Amino acid sequence: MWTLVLNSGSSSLKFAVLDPASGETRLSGLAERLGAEAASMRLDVAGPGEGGRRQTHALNGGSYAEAMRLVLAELETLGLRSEVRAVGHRVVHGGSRFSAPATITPEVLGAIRDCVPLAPLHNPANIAGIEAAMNAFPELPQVAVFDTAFHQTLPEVAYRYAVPEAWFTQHGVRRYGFHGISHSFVAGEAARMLGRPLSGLNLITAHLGNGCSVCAVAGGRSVGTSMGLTPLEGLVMGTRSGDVDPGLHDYLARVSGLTLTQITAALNRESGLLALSGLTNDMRELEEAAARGHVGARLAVEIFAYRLAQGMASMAVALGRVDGVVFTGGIGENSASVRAATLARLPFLGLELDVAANAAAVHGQGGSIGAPDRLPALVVNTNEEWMIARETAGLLTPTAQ
Ligand SMILES: Nc1ncnc2c1ncn2[C@@H]1O[C@H](COP(=O)(O)OP(=O)(O)O)[C@@H](O)[C@H]1O
Ligand SMILES: CC(=O)OP(=O)(O)O
Ligand SMILES: [Mg+2]
Repeated sequence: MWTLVLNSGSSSLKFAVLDPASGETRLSGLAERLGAEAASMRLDVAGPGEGGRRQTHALNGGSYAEAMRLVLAELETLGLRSEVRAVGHRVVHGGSRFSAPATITPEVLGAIRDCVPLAPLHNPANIAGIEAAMNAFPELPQVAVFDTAFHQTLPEVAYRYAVPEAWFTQHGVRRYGFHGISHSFVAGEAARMLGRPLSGLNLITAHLGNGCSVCAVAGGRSVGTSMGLTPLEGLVMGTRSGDVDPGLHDYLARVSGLTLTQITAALNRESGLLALSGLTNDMRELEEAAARGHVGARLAVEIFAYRLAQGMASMAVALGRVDGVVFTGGIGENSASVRAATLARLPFLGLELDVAANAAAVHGQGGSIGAPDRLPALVVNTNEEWMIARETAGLLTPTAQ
């Protein structure tokens, strides 16, 4: 059975058609700059052996509907249209309501819409992807797989903020946590790599993409994480600030005249690596600029690693005992220098880098990067699409899993 998976970001759409059981992927791709004139789409069609092909299309008008039309056309060309049995969607915020995937009904879509104020960069894009897929595939079941669901196991000590109780009871002000699809996937992969059952492992996982978060995974369950009410809390990210003083909004509004909305938008879109470097939010470009001596790029990478090490150390508090650490996401899987700078700050956790192994763990080459006889440090390639396909299949045919 083939499953179509959609992972919509604020201006991009990743998709894949894959087999939930094996992870075999027939078609995958990325539509970028959606909503802009320059929108484009890359399609990778798997072939036997090395015989795949890649195509790039301009996306006239750049809408989700147009992107979906091209996916549909490619499925027809491949003769796969009638073999796709379900569509699985990554949904970033599901509030407290969802601790498991859900078949999308008008009521579930309403609940996803209710969470828009909590994830203004993400949930509107997820909804656009769902609506486009429902129009393109009206006969197929559509399933929402939530980034927040994995963190519904957080203990109260980890999810409550020290704020007036009514904010929690009436307005849902608590830590939800995100990137759960990725954190749970890489924890499972890490257990396999270590040759130990996940149920007995305490892991710190670091998902470092455009958004970044760390998670404390005890026996396969989330017991701590750095993101909170929204995906803005915690680590330094591409364009997001991560933690700032909660007094910042009031202070800045008074001295600068900016509105709360403007300040929040700047913390989401004009901060993080982009602000610290004065150059770009792209870690690959920052590494190159830092190597050329660019002062801002060096500072951005240094602060990124410092805050990441702090975040990982705080997850050790949630776990009590740590059996290993895991790096994933575009930065975690590829940036040897970020991993080295981070682990250099964590010798007290028993971490020490194997320099050659670390240098080799790039371009999708996951593996162990820790020195022998020290705490295991792993690079694991995440596969959110496969996890979403597995969860979708598990909901629709529970006995098959
Ligand atoms: N070879 C590389 N070296 C360093 N950073 C990289 C490399 N490849 C990708 N990255 C970084 O990974 C980040 C994007 O991660 P990714 O997981 O693809 O993002 P998203 O959250 O959009 O899925 C960017 O900062 C990018 O520069
Ligand atoms: C929740 C989140 O931050 O997602 P992303 O990293 O895809 O922006
Ligand atoms: Mg991502």
